Amino acid sequence: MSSTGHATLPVPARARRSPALKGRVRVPGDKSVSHRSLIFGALTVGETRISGLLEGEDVLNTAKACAALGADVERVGEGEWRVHGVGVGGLRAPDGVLDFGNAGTGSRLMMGVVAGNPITATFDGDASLRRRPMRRILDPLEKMGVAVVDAADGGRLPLTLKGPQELVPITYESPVASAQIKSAVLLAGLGAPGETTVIEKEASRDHTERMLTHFGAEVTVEPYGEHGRKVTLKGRPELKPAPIRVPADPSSAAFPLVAALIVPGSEVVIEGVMTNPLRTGLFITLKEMGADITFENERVEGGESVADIRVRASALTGVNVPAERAPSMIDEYPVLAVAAAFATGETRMNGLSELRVKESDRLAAVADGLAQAGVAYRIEGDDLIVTGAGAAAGGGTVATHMDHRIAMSFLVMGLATDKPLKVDDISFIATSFPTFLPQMRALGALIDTEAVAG
Ligand SMILES: O=C(O)C1=C[C@@H](OP(=O)(O)O)[C@@H](O)[C@H](O)C1
Ligand SMILES: C=C(OP(=O)(O)O)C(=O)O
Repeated sequence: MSSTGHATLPVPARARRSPALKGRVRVPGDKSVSHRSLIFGALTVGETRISGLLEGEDVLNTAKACAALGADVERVGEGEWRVHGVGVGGLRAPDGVLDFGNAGTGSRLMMGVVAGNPITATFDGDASLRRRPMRRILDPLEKMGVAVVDAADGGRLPLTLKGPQELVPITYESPVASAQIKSAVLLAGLGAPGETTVIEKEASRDHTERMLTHFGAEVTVEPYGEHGRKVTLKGRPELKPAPIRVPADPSSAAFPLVAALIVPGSEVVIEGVMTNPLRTGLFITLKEMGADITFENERVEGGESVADIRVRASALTGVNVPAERAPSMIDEYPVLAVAAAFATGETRMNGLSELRVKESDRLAAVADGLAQAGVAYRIEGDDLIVTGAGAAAGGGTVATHMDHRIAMSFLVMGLATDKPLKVDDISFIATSFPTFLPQMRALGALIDTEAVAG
């Protein structure tokens, strides 16, 4: 994929009603931890070894950006990477544009990284990323002294940042619960003297805080209000190389998990899935719906809790999903909507405004997909209400809008619809779950990519 979208034609696919899914699967490494492993590795002095890295396009673009900024990044085997860092404040100006493709996380975190260095860099991405809001990152970075040399309308990509000689540490209260905003400010804060603090009213995923500590920075985390946190980082640490083992991505595990729940007779085990409590909102919600999910062999790997998740096809009931749960399952709503369609009764998902600014407007994309599959739903403000009928007709074609999670969610749905369900383009699945098709097929999923046009 190039900075303007597809290098290749769209790849349509069709999912068909499948026999019971059976088997064990290990989905690829967590995307959030993978981006951060490369970034922190680049900010240490010495060599960081990473195993289980997600080799999806989003993360590969972060690897390229780290290399363009002076780190030595080398793939030494499947999921095995070595990063020789340049140290906090040691980045060099890149020769060309940093192209992050489809990745919000890669682009936004690297803006924070660049901010802490007196260099100028230009950030770009594909048509989806160019539509996404970047002001939420530029606002705090400008407060720290970063210059926005150039940007498209509304502070969007392509944009050029210049880091100051002397960054100002700030206390920033984030207007939205976003790990990307929090991480960008903390990464910038590495280059500032004194303490940089981020306050969030709802706790978002905490991989940056955990990994900062793992790499030797001083970070304190305090509760803030009922659901929030206050994170404080002491600037200008010397980060030390530390090995990273990336656990399997719960956001990718969500697809075989929901597939096994809705395809009658299924029983699947998903191995080594990260169960960090700030990522498990989907599992909690599905259990509330009556899903037969058990966590086996619970352990700690590389500083994160992980478990093998056993899931059996289940009769589901609609539930009310509280808005404050959103940060812990923000990427899982599309596939939860699929599970909700096969439940009995209404599932109400509250407070989904952030879904409108992901790779696509996910609220609109999910609604259109449900309509294509003959599922009843309504949108009230920022809430999505799906009326489950225990079954779905299928038969339509879902527009994926350059969004991997829309593509995977509706392919999962088609495994249990009465008629096949098509999606117009699966190429973006490679951004986060490049082995989705073979791994789903190995469990018995009937998904075809040929002869589906028209
Ligand atoms: O920090 C991260 O790794 C991520 C944070 C979330 O985005 P927001 O920070 O915009 O909520 C999430 O949607 C994204 O897939 C990964
Ligand atoms: C929102 C997502 O990622 P990003 O923001 O990194 O593009 C996602 O993976 O669902």
